[in-house]
Amino acid sequence: MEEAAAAARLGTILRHLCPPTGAAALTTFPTSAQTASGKHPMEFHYTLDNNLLTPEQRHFYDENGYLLVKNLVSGEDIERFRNEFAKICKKEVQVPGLIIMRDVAIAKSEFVPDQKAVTKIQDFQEDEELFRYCTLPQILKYVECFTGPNIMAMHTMLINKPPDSGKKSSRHPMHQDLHYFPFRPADLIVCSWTAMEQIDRSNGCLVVLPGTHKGSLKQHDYPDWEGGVNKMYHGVRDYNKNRPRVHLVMEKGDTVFFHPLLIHGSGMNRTQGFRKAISCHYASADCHYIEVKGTSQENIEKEVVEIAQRKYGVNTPITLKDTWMIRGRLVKGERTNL
Ligand SMILES: CCCC(=O)SCCNC(=O)CCNC(=O)[C@H](O)C(C)(C)COP(=O)(O)OP(=O)(O)OC[C@H]1O[C@@H](n2cnc3c(N)ncnc32)[C@H](O)[C@@H]1OP(=O)(O)O
Ligand SMILES: Nc1ncnc2c1ncn2[C@@H]1O[C@H](COP(=O)(O)OP(=O)(O)OP(=O)(O)O)[C@@H](O)[C@H]1O
Ligand SMILES: O=C(O)CCC(=O)C(=O)O
Ligand SMILES: [Fe+2]
Ligand SMILES: [Mg+2]
Repeated sequence: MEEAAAAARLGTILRHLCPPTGAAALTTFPTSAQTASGKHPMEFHYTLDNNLLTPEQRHFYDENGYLLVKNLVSGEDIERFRNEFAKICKKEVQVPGLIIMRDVAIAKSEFVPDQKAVTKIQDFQEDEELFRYCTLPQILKYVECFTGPNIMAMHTMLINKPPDSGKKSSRHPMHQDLHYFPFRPADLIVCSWTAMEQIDRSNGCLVVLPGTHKGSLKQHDYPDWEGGVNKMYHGVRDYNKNRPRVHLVMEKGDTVFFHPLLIHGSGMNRTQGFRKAISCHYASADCHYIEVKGTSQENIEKEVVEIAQRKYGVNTPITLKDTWMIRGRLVKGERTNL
């Protein structure tokens, strides 16, 4: 059983994290802690303890599948990421392996070498300046609570949500990031997503369905949107539209950590500014790759492999796994499996 295996892995990692001699020694999984009142012991299923998360934060993540941390990345760092992004858009720096995506509404229009043409960049693992985001100690300290000590940065993005063209294509449909990942267990994967400016409903904040990380991976397809949908922006085919939606209003530097099964998306950008966020998906290096043939992930494998073959100029058969093995970078501990 996947859950049992995940629990066993977390148990193993936990023992590494907290050797029995340590002050914070914990020996079993799920772990226990006292509530603030000290009365009720709580069991946690989705996080490890490295003396960073409070019992309240661990409880919140267990219940909701995300955790918002205020003011985690400094204004200076964000400024540096902005500058590097601008340089990339102006083609002042070339980054091997980088994917530059333009909004579907302008994808076929004439190219403008400016960030106004770019919706997001992906796979910046070879850009030293942007990749610094993925190695920030204060982020990794949180990440370790979800992944354990062997940490791989698997997927990197800087999202530059453009002002909506009027076609609503600036929206990101509701989805689960696990749809894109051929590795498991899901509980040892976490996304960190940092607001590079004030982000709210006006410029298209993240929208989450709390608690959906407890469900399974759903079938994803292109949504049936009249104004067009960006390449690979698959959405969950059916989800409960009556579930409460939470809009994550964030200030510059605030960071949300979320589970790869959490259903989330982002709204339209109704402002004239380009809404920026930087993110990295981390996984425990102890995760293992899975075969996605015959599963709901087969459709995304086909698209990713087609793009990768074009990008790397190969026509030999490659798999979704290959594309991730190439992109993943160790940021802490040991590269064991991934
Ligand atoms: C946790 C993970 C969550 C996610 O990753 S969600 C989103 C995943 N998104 C991605 O992986 C990014 C996918 N995008 C890409 O790979 C590239 O932008 C893409 C689509 C291959 C285009 O890149 P290039 O080939 O360099 O661009 P190009 O200007 O030469 O265009 C080639 C053909 O693609 C089309 N295109 C470009 N951007 C698009 C877009 N945003 N949506 C839909 N179609 C798009 C473009 O019109 C062109 O088509 P045609 O060949 O003229 O028919
Ligand atoms: N009609 C719809 N069908 C399916 N998904 C939608 C629909 N409208 C919005 N969404 C999705 O819900 C999320 C929020 O989008 P939306 O554009 O409605 O913004 P919002 O944050 O709800 O803002 P507001 O409600 O203030 O307009 C996005 O993931 C979006 O793709
Ligand atoms: O920044 C956003 O709008 C959300 C992006 C996202 O969820 C994704 O690319 O997987
Ligand atoms: Fe996502
Ligand atoms: Mg709405």
